[in-house]
Formats: sequence, C-alpha cells, structure tokens
Amino acid sequence: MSISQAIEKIEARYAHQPEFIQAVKEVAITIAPLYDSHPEYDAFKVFERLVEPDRVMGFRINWENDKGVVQVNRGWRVQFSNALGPYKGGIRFHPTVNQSVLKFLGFEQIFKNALTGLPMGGAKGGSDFDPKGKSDNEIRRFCYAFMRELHPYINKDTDVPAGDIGVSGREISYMFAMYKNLTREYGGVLTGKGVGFGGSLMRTEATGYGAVYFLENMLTAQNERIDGKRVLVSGAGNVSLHAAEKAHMLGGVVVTVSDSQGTLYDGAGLNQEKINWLKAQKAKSQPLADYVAVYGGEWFAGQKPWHIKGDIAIPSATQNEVNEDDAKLMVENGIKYVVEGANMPLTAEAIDHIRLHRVHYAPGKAANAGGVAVSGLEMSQNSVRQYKTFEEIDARLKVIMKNIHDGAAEASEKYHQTDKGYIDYMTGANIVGFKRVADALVAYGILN
Ligand SMILES: NC(=O)C1=CN([C@@H]2O[C@H](COP(=O)(O)OP(=O)(O)OC[C@H]3O[C@@H](n4cnc5c(N)ncnc54)[C@H](OP(=O)(O)O)[C@@H]3O)[C@@H](O)[C@H]2O)C=CC1
Ligand SMILES: O=C(O)CCC(=O)C(=O)O
Repeated sequence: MSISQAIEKIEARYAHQPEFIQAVKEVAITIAPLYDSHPEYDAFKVFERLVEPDRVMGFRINWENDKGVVQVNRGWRVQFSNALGPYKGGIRFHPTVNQSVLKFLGFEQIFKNALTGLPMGGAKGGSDFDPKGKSDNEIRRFCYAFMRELHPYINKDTDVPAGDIGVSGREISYMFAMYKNLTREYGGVLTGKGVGFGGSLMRTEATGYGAVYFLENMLTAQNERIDGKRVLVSGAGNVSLHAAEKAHMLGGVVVTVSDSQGTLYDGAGLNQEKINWLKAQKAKSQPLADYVAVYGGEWFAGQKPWHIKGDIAIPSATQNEVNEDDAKLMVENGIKYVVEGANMPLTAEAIDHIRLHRVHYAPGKAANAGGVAVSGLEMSQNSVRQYKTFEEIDARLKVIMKNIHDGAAEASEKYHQTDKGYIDYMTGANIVGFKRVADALVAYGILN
C-alpha cells in the first residue's frame, strides 16, 4: 500500500480525529522520497503500521472535589510505538484532551524521540480534567485517582510518562507517590520528578532551553546571531518562560509572552527579574496582565503576539495556535525564524505560508526535543542511581540539539529538491526520525 493510499484509509477511518490526520499528513508528504527509495518499507507496510498505535488504553477517573461532590473524568494512554525503546511521552491535563489530540501528540513523539538518538519509543497520555481553579487538595486527589487507573500500563522499562500542559513537578510528584504506593517500586517510572527524589537537574528548563539551542544552530547556519534580535514568545508556561529565559541569557530581546487571556508586550525586553516575576505569577495562577502595573508594557486582551514586529517567533503554547492569518502577520512583521516550542503550533496552511516566504522554520519534533532528551537522561541516571551536574546535562543537551539540527539539515540537503539553499528542517527532521524507526521495524520483521 502506497503512502497516499494509507492516508486515504486513515482519513476515512479517523475523520473525527482532525489533529491526528494533520500530524500524519505532514510526515507523509515529507518522507515520500525516502519511502520510494526503500522498497522494503512498503513490503513491510511500515507507514501503514506506524499510523496505528500499538494500543490505546482508556479509563474513567472518579475523584471527589473539595465539596465532597464526586467528579468523573476520562483518561487515556496512547502507546504508539516501542520500536526504539520503552514508550515515552508526556501526560496532559486540559479540557481539550481527547483521542485525536493524544494520538497526534503520540505520533509526533515517535519521531521526536528517535531524533534525540536516545532509546525511547513514542507515547502520550492525559485527561480532560481542567486544573484551572482547582485547589491543591483537588489536584492531589485527581493525580492519585489518575495514577490508580494508569499504573497497570506503565513501568520503568515499558512505558515512562512525564509532564505536558497542566502537568508539572507538583503533579508528577503526586502521581509518582501513588505509583510507588501501589507497586512498592521506587524507579524511573515517570520523568520530571523532583531533584532529590530521582529527578534530573535541568529537566524543568530543558524544552525551552533546547529550543533556543536549536535556534542558535539555525542562526549560525545563516551566519547570524541572536544578539539584539526581537523575539516573540507565545504562552507563559514551562516551555515559554524557559525559552524566554535562555533567549534573554544569549542576548535576544524577548518582547512578548502570552496566555489564553491575551498577550503581554514589553518593548524594553524581559530580563531575569521580570522572568522570575512571571514564573512566580504563573505558579500562583495569577493573571499575566498584572505585569503592566509592576514593570510597564502593554496588555493586549484576547490577542496573540503576532501583530507585533519581531525577528524570531517561538510559539510555545498549544497546537494550531498559529493559523494562516497569524502566519501572514508574522511575515508582514518581519519574522525570519519560527521555532516551534509547542507541539504542532502551526496549522498546515500557516506552515505553507511561512515556508513560501522562506522563513526559516523549525518543527516542534526537532526544536522542542530537548525536554524529552533530558527525560531520557533522567531515565539513565535512575537506572545507574547516579546523578549528573547541571553543567553536564546542559552540555549533553547542547550536543543533542546540535546533532538534531545537523542531521535535519543534512537530510534536507539530500532530499529537499525544490529550493536549494533553503534548509527544509521539516522534511529533514521527518526523514531522519522516520528512517530510524522504519529501519528498526524492518529488522524486527512483522512484529511491532
Ligand atoms: N513541558 C515540556 O517539557 C514539553 C512541552 N511541549 C509542548 O509545549 C507546549 C506547552 O507546554 P508546557 O509549557 O509544558 O505547558 P504549560 O501548562 O506549562 O503552559 C501552557 C501555556 O500555554 C497556554 N495555553 C494552553 N492552551 C492554550 C490555548 N488553547 N490558547 C492559548 N494559550 C494556551 C497556557 O495559558 P493558560 O495558562 O492561560 O491556559 C500556558 O501559558 C505544549 O504544546 C506541549 O505539548 C513540548 C515538549 C516538551
Ligand atoms: O519528557 C517526556 O517524556 C515527554 C515530553 C513531551 O511530552 C513532549 O516532548 O512533547
């Protein structure tokens, strides 16, 4: 079955899962030249196999709110592929979570994890639970209840979840405690644990910092530097604030962050004090807009950052946050580099538009792989029960991000035929990630 036939089948079968179809199509279009030159991939039906998760576990989560009222949520774990290592990928708590969202995330995770060069398969999980406005006690009860349902499916050697939107150190600690309580096992079953009880230094910073390391490599390839460049960041969570922090540390002028309520603009640029204030504000779930009364700047209620002039955009909030109109604004406002901190933040039309205008574009699979890479390093530290310093992990992260960059650039050179001189990171990253997984599947024969 050809790739186009496999897509037709997926579109018919999963018409109700638009995010998943979007993610599959992006990979399919770009890997075609590689696929066509490897008849064994078709013989082993590699693509057709990879677009079906190994399995999807769904469960109900009963928990009690602070008023003693029983609440019911849904949860899932999508184990997509363990071709290269234990299933690995985050857990998201957000009301928009459904099977389409988790399947797109799990599918992308297969290739992202392959790009890191570390032995990790791809998975994703989560719940439609909305953490907003919940007390700490409610979060704890929900996390315990979620892990009670999830724990039979995970283990340090089979499937190792981590955080994502709505799940950070606090939630991981609650879930780890419940897993430990139920199984009596103290191991690396989750990553993103607290430093001091199995967590790796730098996991918190890794995704945002890694995205900026990727950006530095892109800039170097164009003989440019980040110094003095205006950086627009969207989101104000873990990825966004650490991307903003590293961009500032390296001399970039970060002028925006945002959240679901609007965009904060500070033309003078964020400094470390302001970033620390933002981190504390978000940790308390307080409004971003309060910043203006403390440090000045402007609050654009209900707006995204893309109407503001800049050189570099790092969308780091959520999927499809940048549509075609936003992409047009980016181009009009001078954006030359788009680095995806979030997973699939650009719609297919937005990607087409910026690529048409030769904006340098780093897809999330490549650019935000630093988080899962440091999770991989956390797994190895847990296995040997020895911990590395911040500097050691940082040095490894830089090398991993450079390798991902260089591998994607090399594959772009080989496979992207239409516009020589433009580094097509999307094609390059998809080809490198896909090839690693496909070669393993062929070597295994017809088992997963
Ligand atoms: N954490 C990690 O290590 C990794 C995360 N990612 C991806 O990065 C992105 C952000 O994750 P992370 O920073 O961990 O999550 P957080 O929960 O820490 O932060 C999410 C941020 O995005 C905003 N946001 C979420 N949904 C929407 C929406 N529908 N519209 C506008 N803003 C929104 C939130 O605003 P508000 O608070 O108002 O909801 C918040 O500012 C996700 O795509 C995630 O999959 C990728 C690799 C690793
Ligand atoms: O660290 C991990 O295992 C998961 C990270 C993640 O969910 C992601 O890369 O999107």
